[in-house]
Amino acid sequence: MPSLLLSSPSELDELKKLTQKKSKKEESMAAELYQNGSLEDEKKSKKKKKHKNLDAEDGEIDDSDGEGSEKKISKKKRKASDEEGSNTIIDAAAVNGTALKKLKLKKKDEDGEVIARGEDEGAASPNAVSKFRISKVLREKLKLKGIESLFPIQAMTFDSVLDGSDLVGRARTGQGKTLAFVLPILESLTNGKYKAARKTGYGRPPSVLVLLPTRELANQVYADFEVYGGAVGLSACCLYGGSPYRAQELALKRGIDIVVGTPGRIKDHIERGTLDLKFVKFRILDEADEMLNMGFVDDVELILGKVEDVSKVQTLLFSATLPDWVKKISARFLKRDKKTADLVGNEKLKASASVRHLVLPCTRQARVQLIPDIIHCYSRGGRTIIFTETKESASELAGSLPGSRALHGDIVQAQREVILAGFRSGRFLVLVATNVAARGLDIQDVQLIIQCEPPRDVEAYIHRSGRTGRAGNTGVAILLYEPRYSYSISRLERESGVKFEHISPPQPADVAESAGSDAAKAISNISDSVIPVFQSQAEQLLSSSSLSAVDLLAKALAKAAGYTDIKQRSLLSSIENYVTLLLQAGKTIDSPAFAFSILRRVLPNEKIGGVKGLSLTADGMGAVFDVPADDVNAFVESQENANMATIEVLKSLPPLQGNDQSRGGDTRRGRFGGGRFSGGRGGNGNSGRRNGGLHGKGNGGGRNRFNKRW
Ligand SMILES: Nc1ncnc2c1ncn2[C@@H]1O[C@H](COP(=O)(O)OP(=O)(O)OP(=O)(O)O)[C@@H](O)[C@H]1O
Repeated sequence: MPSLLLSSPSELDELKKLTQKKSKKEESMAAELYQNGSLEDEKKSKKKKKHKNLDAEDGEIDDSDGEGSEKKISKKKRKASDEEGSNTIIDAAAVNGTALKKLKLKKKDEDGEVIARGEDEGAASPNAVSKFRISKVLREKLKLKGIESLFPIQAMTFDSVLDGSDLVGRARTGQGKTLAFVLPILESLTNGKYKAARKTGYGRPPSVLVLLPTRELANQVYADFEVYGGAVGLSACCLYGGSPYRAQELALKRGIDIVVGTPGRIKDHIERGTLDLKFVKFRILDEADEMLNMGFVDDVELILGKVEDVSKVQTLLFSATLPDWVKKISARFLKRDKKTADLVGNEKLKASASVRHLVLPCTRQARVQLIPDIIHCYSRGGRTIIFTETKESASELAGSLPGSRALHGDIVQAQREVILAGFRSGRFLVLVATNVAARGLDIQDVQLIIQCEPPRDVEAYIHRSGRTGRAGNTGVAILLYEPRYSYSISRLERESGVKFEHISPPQPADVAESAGSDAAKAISNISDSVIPVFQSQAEQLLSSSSLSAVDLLAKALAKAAGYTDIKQRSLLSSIENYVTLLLQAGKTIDSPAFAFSILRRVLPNEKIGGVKGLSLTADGMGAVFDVPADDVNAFVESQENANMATIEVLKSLPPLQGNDQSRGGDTRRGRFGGGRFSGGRGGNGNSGRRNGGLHGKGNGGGRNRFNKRW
């Protein structure tokens, strides 16, 4: 059971409604004073908290205890708990225990108690930052970043983490899981439970350890700790491979509060004796499923085991994907009374709900021509990330897409950082990456994700597509697939709960529409000062050309948009200079052989030889196939000699037999096989290749296995 079923982009609103309902019901609860951001009453309120029980509508949440004590849970919740130890599931209705009290406090204090100016409007929201035990300095930092309310996963987990629980948190991509651990950890260290116990002074060992799977993500999370931790006087450092040891060692020697990093380098520091994890109070596995994957789990286990007393450490696991095997393996690191906040749960849709998920047939050979047009039509002028399966194809593709850069594991670290910084700053708008960029990266204005082939596991799909549509924004994710491997789309659809929209490749009209309007805008923005300089050339062009002024302007727009020629494109494979035709015979066409026999009656053999990818329509009344653009007229005109048969150019693809994704599984693997799409050589190698992964649960392998590929 998910603790909260939220799937629409308006998840926040949903949560608000729920918590508002609760506010009324629980208005009479004892107020917990928490004034003006200080936690001076923390101890007192903790005592009161010991008696706090929130009666949730669908279950009783006992939020009363700190570490180790038993939880009271309803039968329903108990059943779920029993499967994984005495685990408490945090319910949406339990969100904001503190917030509710703060609301009450606000009423009491209307006559003069200090409430920071500007927080009043925010206070209208049940998840307003001001309603949580977040100190003033952090509230101000958050406000500077435009954050006035907590997102659902943050609101649901804040009290539990601050009050000392181990926790597993899952929310879809882009929903703020990073701050869900950053904020309560900082409060806990500076105002809460660990304030007195944490080490301070020169040479202090870290109190917080955050493990992440990639260097880029480690840097990003480190940046958050630097900003927010810096505000409350805590220092952070980032330890990852590919960068010099010296600066890292110096930072550790001086003493540090928060260590963020990747397992390999952290293990190195432990072995060199430069990192002491004995006194860690918080251990966090971000992208927990990846961290517990085969490639990392041994290192992770070794690193987490370096704490002196596990009973005194809080362990937090977060990810947008938590397959069942993770729950089992993570039990090794979590206390039995851990809490779980799962905003995905058993909901069908596991991927981001604010992303449009599209699929498009495209042979490998057609990619390079197709991708620029996809970007024109779908990126809305924002950033695009293209995912390839291998480092080689990332470099190759970036080499053929002007204005793009590649990011993968073979690029030296310093260069990787320059590339990512350039993409973040908008110096270039297209990044071609391997899975190094699949998880966690939060980059503004990424409007479009293109995946060059179906990833080997559903988690990769969820994380890659989740690089767009973040923090309440929308985005588009387009998955390209070899026509002959359409069955892998069905698998992803089933496992991710996404209902893919099947689209046709952008055609000249689509390209003209988007590229042309961009070019028109660009032209309108050009200063009038250019007119006198170019006027005589323009007049000369107009007088010497047989074209009208509008036609010439159209050509100028095309040139400005980077087009000198627009080719037609197959709807079946996206190959350029192929056109997709529909043959109908006024009766059922029940086999490709029958379709070919009709064509043979009216066309010479050399034309028939050019037919590719012949497929029957789902209604059984037609056959679609590609022919070279130069042969289109011959095919269309041939129908004059064909008794009852018609041949027409298709604008969009009708449903095809065996291609119904919703039914799951393409039974006609051979349809595009037999070399019909000779250009589709090599394919994606994904044919039916379930990853089998570690732990036998399709987790997508791990660093050891895939490091070479990324
Ligand atoms: N309460 C908030 N209000 C507004 N924006 C927020 C809030 N919390 C986080 N954000 C922003 O939301 C974006 C996504 O956050 P974050 O990267 O933590 O998501 P995530 O859930 O960890 O995603 P992923 O699963 O992809 O790692 C960030 O830009 C972050 O600054």
